[in-house]
Amino acid sequence: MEGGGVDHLAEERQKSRFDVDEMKIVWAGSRHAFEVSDRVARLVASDPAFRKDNRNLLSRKELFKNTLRKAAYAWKRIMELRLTEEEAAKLRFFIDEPAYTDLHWGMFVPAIKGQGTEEQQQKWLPLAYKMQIIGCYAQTELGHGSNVQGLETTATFDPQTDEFIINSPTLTSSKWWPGGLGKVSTHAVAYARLIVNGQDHGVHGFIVQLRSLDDHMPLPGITVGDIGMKFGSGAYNTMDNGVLRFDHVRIPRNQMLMRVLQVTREGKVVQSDVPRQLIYGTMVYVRQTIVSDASSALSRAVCIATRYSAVRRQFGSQKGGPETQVIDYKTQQSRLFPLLASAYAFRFVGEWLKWLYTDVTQRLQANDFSTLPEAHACTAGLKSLTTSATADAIEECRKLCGGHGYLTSSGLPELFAVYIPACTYEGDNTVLLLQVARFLMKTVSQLGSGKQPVGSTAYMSRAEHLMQCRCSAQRVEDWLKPDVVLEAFEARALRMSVACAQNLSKFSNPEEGFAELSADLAEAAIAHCQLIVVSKFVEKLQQDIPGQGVKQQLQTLCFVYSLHLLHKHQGDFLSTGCITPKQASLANEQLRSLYSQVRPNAIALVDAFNYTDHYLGSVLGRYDGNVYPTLYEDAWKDPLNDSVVPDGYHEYLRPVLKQQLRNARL
Ligand SMILES: CCCCCCCC/C=C\CCCCCCCCCCCCC/C=C/C(=O)SCCNC(=O)CCNC(=O)[C@H](O)C(C)(C)COP(=O)(O)OP(=O)(O)OC[C@H]1O[C@@H](n2cnc3c(N)ncnc32)[C@H](O)[C@@H]1OP(=O)(O)O
Ligand SMILES: Cc1cc2nc3c(=O)[nH]c(=O)nc-3n(C[C@H](O)[C@H](O)[C@H](O)COP(=O)(O)OP(=O)(O)OC[C@H]3O[C@@H](n4cnc5c(N)ncnc54)[C@H](O)[C@@H]3O)c2cc1C
Repeated sequence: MEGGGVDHLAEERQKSRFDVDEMKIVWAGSRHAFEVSDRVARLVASDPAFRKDNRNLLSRKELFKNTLRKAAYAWKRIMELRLTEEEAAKLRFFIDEPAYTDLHWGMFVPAIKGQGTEEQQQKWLPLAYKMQIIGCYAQTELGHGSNVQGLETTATFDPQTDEFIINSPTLTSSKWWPGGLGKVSTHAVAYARLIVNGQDHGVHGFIVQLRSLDDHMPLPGITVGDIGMKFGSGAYNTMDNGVLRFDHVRIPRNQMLMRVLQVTREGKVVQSDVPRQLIYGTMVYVRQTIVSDASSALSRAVCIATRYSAVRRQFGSQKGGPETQVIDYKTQQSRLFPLLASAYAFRFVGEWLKWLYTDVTQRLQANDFSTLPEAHACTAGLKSLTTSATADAIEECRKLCGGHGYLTSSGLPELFAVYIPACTYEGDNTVLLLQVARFLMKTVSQLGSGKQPVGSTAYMSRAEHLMQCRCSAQRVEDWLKPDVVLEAFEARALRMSVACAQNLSKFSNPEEGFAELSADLAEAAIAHCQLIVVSKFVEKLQQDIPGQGVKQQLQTLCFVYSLHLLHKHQGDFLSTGCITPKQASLANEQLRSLYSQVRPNAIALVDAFNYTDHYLGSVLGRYDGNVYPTLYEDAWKDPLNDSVVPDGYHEYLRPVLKQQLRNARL
């Protein structure tokens, strides 16, 4: 999408055998989504106010103030241009800077929408939509994050005044981590144990005002601040993750979010027919968005590594001719192309998850809660799988770029630093896999009871077949049959779950058994989630996909994704008897051949992401491939090169050098 100078990758682009413009639409999700994305990307790239190449050089204070400026300017542009919600979300995406607005729009607003009554929504949402109040999601505490039921903050009902008293009874009950809390938020949805008449009713959400709307000072009883620098310079330090303590702060009774549970004026606690788990609903929503974000972060790293791999040459010059492009090394392909395929795979599973989430939301509105466990398991499992894979992949892309990948100007170090907390926030990835495992064990235990597994576990209804089937692949080409691949993944996932269930049944105390077998259970959960991704990719290919060669490229990527996983986890497939060593070897042979098919299309496949150079923020990933002159010029811009002789020479370097000289003379 960039124009201008010499295109060093032009030859590569000519090699491709498919319609890149059509692929761009598939990647974006629809023509409309592509047009919005393309337009907003250009808007951001062309506006100097959204410059981001100086982030690593700013102090924390400057960095944070700069983010406040960008957020205010972005909000002004949203108003001036009357951007739709979709366009505003894209604007945020391309500005590419974590900010308090993420938590306001991504968690505070959804928490009120999901857990507030109609009346509460009518009161708070208009204020939040106009950003007349700014909110955060204050759940995690110093002492507890994963164990939400272990939170210590209390909300005690005072029937005299019709208020809740919010209190932090211990140091470990201090809220710790909420984004936007440290310096910005005027309000929080704070999670606290509901105490009525001395009885503890578990954790619920409360809207609490933190700061004055006049002068931004903390209100009486509130202690609030930033928790300090995080991993890397720049990166997530644009966010004011905060600490918060309540000293008997009083809020009106109607500021408890009461969709799930109500406390009446008389102090009666009334449970509605909405399940308690809806209190966790905001997390389900955000986990779903995190899966789509994974494909964005991964595709960005892959775009950089692929373009640079085509530019970079090393060894292999014949008769003084050019050296080999590193992308032509089979080892480079076997490390890079599965990541390229994963980016597409995560894109499609993200699309499906969005559909699943929309479906469950509509059902919840109609008081149908039947698909909530499925939505929880899918969002938790896929969030865990895709963020772990993406974090590893960004680091792999750095290595694929050799030494230059370690330069900040490659864009990869900052991407890594910003991305990796996704493995922890919205649920530690291991903790989430164990949630999936619980769901799987429940489903397996119900097999044979007449209750048919549905949704993502529907394959378990064919348990009898899947437990004993033998893979039919006899030739290399058989591994290009979707049914053969799918059945291998289904059989592996089911057999791993059933083995866990059988081992669990040997324990008299199921919780003890679950703890003892948790490492195996997490692996079974991974196998199940990988099956979901593979099956959604296969389903995508059953759709009508226009554009010359587009579907064929996606087919190739689908098999690269699946067979790469099969190769990587062949221990699982072999030990469960799903495939034989010979079949594993045939699959690997097919994979090698697929890499050769990806090779000529690799640059076009990353062009299809349609990223601007501004968004990529990488000298190595430039659209025009003009890497070396830019690296060279950029180096001279570093503040260390402002002077030829460095500051400190006279104090610290010269005396050492002179000392050495004296010693040498001795
Ligand atoms: C400068 C630029 C500016 C630009 C400005 C532009 C303007 C902006 C315009 C638009 C912008 C839009 C921007 C939007 C961006 C959106 C992005 C959002 C970014 C987010 C950033 C992330 C920040 C991070 C936030 C957080 O981390 S919040 C805290 C998250 N915490 C957790 O995830 C905790 C993990 N722990 C748990 O979830 C649970 O406690 C548990 C582990 C599940 C255990 O629960 P517990 O009840 O103790 O246990 P169980 O007994 O196991 O479960 C009981 C039961 O419940 C079921 N269950 C559990 N969880 C759920 C659930 N979530 N849903 C449904 N059901 C659930 C479980 O299965 C059990 O069921 P059964 O009893 O049937 O078995
Ligand atoms: C950048 C960032 C932003 C955040 N933003 C917010 C926010 O806006 N609002 C908010 O409320 N919170 C926020 N958080 C907090 C975040 O949600 C928690 O850190 C996260 O849920 C993990 O919880 P924890 O820190 O208690 O980890 P722990 O649970 O203490 O994890 C430590 C280790 O113990 C393991 N472990 C824990 N329990 C089990 C178990 N049952 N079985 C096996 N292993 C286990 C984990 O796998 C991990 O290896 C943020 C965190 C980060 C890093």
